[in-house]
Parts: sequence; structure tokens; C-alpha cells
Amino acid sequence: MADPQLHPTVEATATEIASMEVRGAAPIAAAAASALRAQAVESTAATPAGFESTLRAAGRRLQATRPTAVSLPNALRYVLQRMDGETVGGLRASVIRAADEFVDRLDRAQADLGAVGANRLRDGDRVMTHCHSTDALACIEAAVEQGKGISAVVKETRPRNQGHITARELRDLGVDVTLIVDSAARRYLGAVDHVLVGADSIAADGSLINKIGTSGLAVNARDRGTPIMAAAQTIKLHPDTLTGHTVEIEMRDESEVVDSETRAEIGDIAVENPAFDVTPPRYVDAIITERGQFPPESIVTLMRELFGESVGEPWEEPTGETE
Ligand SMILES: O=P(O)(O)OC[C@H]1O[C@H](OP(=O)(O)O)[C@H](O)[C@@H]1O
Repeated sequence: MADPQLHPTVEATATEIASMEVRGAAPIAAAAASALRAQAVESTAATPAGFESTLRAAGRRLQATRPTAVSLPNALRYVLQRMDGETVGGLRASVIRAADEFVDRLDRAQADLGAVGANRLRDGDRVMTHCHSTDALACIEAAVEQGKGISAVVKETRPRNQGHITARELRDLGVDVTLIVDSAARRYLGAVDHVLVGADSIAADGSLINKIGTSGLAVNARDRGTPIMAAAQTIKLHPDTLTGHTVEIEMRDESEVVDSETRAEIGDIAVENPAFDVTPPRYVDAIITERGQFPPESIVTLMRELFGESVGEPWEEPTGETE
């Protein structure tokens, strides 16, 4: 049941993230920060403690939607750790400021990352993509803006076919696009210059957590000698993995894989639908961030610089202070 304290925008955003109407790690982060902002703007809390408690409840509601993309908790951390003030008005202003700053930084980071990624692409290059990643597309967009001619082989990316979104967006950029089924990827790998994917999370050891199918693609790409680059803003770096935590892989509903008619036909056959997989760092050539490109094994240095060794969960109520 919806929490009556929560602003309708928080509920709506949480529902849209869970149903994947809002999807892609960066768009999810922006939506979550904006939802906290809406909660702050219209909060009717009478006391500073009440205001903070409601913002944390909104954070918990958003955090509980999807488990794999770390951009979501990183967005909540950014905003909630900057919530500061002695009065409701002061607290409200701090949340609005932090949310606006976060979204602004996100936009700038993607543009900066795009410029870094574009430097790896030469005029005439052919790129293979998997799923739909706004960070990955920013690299191709920047290359096209530099006047480079780029063509693309786009994997459709079952079960939700987000490759179709990539195909349309690349076509609109003027890229020559060929759409293929996922199982055709190996056949085309010898004829592409790069595999370019996004990331939902990057672990401290440089592992790439991305849409299911990425790891098989990366192994095949290595076998064919095709370099693989992952475009990932630093909000995709997973700080919990610094202390040994693993990244939870989201299991989604079987209805994304089989329709109800097929479900009835196949009877008691189990269907599983993992949304992501883990690509070991040795299969990834470069992680492209707004801070430059990194070999996966060195990403831990950047993570320590950005997060330190400890990260909080500012959406949790401090012990003994529930309201
Ligand atoms: O942040 P951007 O680059 O847009 O997307 C990053 C990743 O998010 C997507 O996951 P989903 O479609 O939300 O399950 C894909 O796995 C994509 O590579």
C-alpha cells in the first residue's frame, strides 16, 4: 500500500522504475533525484525531524525498486547526504539544491564521457552495441558531431528488445544501422571495430555488470580480437564492492520471456529471467568515464578517491530516532 506521507511523484517514479518505463542506469538516477526534490518541495512536515524522516522514507521507496544499477543508491546518497538545515525551510532548500546539482552533474558527466569515448572511434568505424545505454550512445553521438562516419551493428537484446531503441536513436543520429538477433553476434564480430556497451554497475575489481548477454558477447569479442569498451559515468561505480559485497543480479518476471499462451503450452517448465550478468575485467579493454578512460583493473583507485572506504545508507532511519 502507498505510504500516505510520500508525494505522488515518488510513488509514480518508483512504479515507473520497477516497470522499466523509466530505465537505463543514468535516467533512473535522474528520476530518483527529481522524485526526492518533488517530495521536498511539497512536504507538509511540521518539524525538521519529520521532514528528514519523510525524505528518508521516499529514499527507501525508490531504493526498493530495482537492485542492480548502483546509480540509484548513488543518486539517493548524493541528495540525502546533503540534506542539512535547522528548519524545514532550510532542509527543503538543501534537498532542492542537491537534486538540481546532481541532475546537472549527470548531464555534464555524460557529455564529458561522450567526448572521451569518441576519441576511441575513428572515421569509418563499425560498432556493435548491446541493449540501450545513454552513456554508450553519448560516445557515438560525440564521434558523429566530430564529423566521423560511424556504422553500427545493433543486437536486439532479448527479452525486452531495448536494441530497437538504440537502433532508432542511432538512425536519427545519421548512423548506418544493421539490426541483428542476439545469437547472430559472433558472426558479425569479425566485421566490427569495437563492441560498445553501457554499465549498470562497475565493481571494485573492474567487473562489468550490464544487461544479460554482455558477458557472452565480451568473451566472443575477445576470441575474435574485437576490443570491448564500457561507457560508465562514475555514478555507476559500486562503492559497496570496495568492502567485498557482491552486486545483486535482478531476476525479472517470466512474462517478459514467455507470453501467457506459451506459458500455458509449456506447462511446468521453469522459466528464469535474469536481467544482468557479470563480465570479468579481463574481457573488458576500457571503462570510459567522464574522468577519462581506465583499464578495468585500475578503476578501484578512482573508486577510493570518490567514495573513500565507507559509504552510508542515508535513507535508513538513524537508530532510536524514528518518528
Ligand atoms: O545509464 P545508461 O547508459 O543509459 O544505461 C546503462 C544500462 O542500463 C540498462 O539496463 P536496464 O535497461 O535499465 O535494465 C542497460 O543494461 C544499459 O547498459
